[in-house]
Amino acid sequence: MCLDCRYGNIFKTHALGSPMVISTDPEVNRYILMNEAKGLVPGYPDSMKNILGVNIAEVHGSVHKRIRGSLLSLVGPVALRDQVLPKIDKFMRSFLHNWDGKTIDIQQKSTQMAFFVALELVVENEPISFHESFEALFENMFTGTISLPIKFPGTNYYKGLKAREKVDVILKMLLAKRKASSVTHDDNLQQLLEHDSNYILDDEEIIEQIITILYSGYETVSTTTMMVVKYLHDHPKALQAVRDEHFSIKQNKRPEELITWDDYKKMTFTRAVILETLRLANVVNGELRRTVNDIELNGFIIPKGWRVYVYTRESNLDPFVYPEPLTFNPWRWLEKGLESHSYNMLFGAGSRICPGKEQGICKISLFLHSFVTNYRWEVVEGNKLLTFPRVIAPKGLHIKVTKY
Ligand code: HEM
Repeated sequence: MCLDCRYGNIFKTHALGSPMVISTDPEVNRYILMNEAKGLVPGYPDSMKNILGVNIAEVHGSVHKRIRGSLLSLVGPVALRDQVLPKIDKFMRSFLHNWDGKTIDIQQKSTQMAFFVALELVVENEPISFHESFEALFENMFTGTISLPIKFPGTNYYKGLKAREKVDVILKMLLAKRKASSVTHDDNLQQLLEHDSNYILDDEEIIEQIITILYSGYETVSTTTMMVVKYLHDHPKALQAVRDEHFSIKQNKRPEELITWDDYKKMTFTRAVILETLRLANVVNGELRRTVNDIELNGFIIPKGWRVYVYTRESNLDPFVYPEPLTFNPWRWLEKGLESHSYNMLFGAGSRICPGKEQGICKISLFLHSFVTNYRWEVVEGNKLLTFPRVIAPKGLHIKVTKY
């Protein structure tokens, strides 16, 4: 990457087809995320835009408010508390029920978990064949969004565009089936189709919402789950503390009794482990914005049409906020105020702050509830793990699972 000028923690370069300013300064980063109204709108790459369509990142102002409001009513904390949480627990119990004695690739399992649980919440009770064919298409779509936008048969981008066309066909058929039926469902699609809901969306917007939900909670939840499993394996004291927390919740319940909101709220150390994992193994290195008019930032003018990369990875390792920043220390998050510290932008900030934060943390927590109370595990030798620029185990992360 060519850096042709540099002012402290702000650099200028050229990337994704336009001049780009990169900021690693937490104050400036927060300012950018808090000030979309000044003309700093999301500026994600063309491959993402072209495959995902007119999704939430592509709308601003009042349209963004309406689309975000609708999303929050589906994936936000109130829906989680009142409707979604027991469904997640039910899913995790069944997903994890027969792992005893197996060597599994936890990267692959976490990916399936994140996708299937999200799909079940969006459209319940569809046959397994539907889930599997949708999963394959979705994987192509996802890979296309993080590829160079070269539209040529055989490229990942091309496959992503084709997969998106097929996903559209499937979702349109599903919508037509639901509209023609009098059976009601307890899922996101039913809520999106209800005309007495606060947010009336047309069919195109409903399809975008479904894709947004599936896409946003995919790599974020799956990779974090994989990394939590890895960190807990490597830190037995933390694993013991997580186990104690989950057994103390479990011992007060009958085996078939599902986790409640109150139980989930007691999982404070588990939450700390998830936040510490996100801090050290960043699934999201930062946010991309583009200027829709000239903007003054830290005394400099950024012209209209430039991109701005809010690079938050560095502030996650700030030794003043996180002493011994490279050490995995979940206990630090039990300190009051750290989660709400202004330098903590693990879930973004401002009007785009992640609406699925609580749902994402809950999915990982309930996965762990079933996992640590039923199994112990050993990481098989020889797995390679990369944490930059993406968190990925290129050949999988294999673990040997036995009954606890
Ligand atoms: C560990 C889990 C997760 C992490 C680390 C995470 C992180 C983030 C971050 C950093 C942003 C800000 C993006 C920006 O400002 O451009 C964001 C936005 C978003 N997230 Fe999440 N996320 C997670 C889980 C989820 C889940 C489970 C869902 C949905 C069920 C979700 C839905 C969204 C949506 C729709 C946005 C866009 C909001 C907007 O533009 O108004 N996320 N997330």
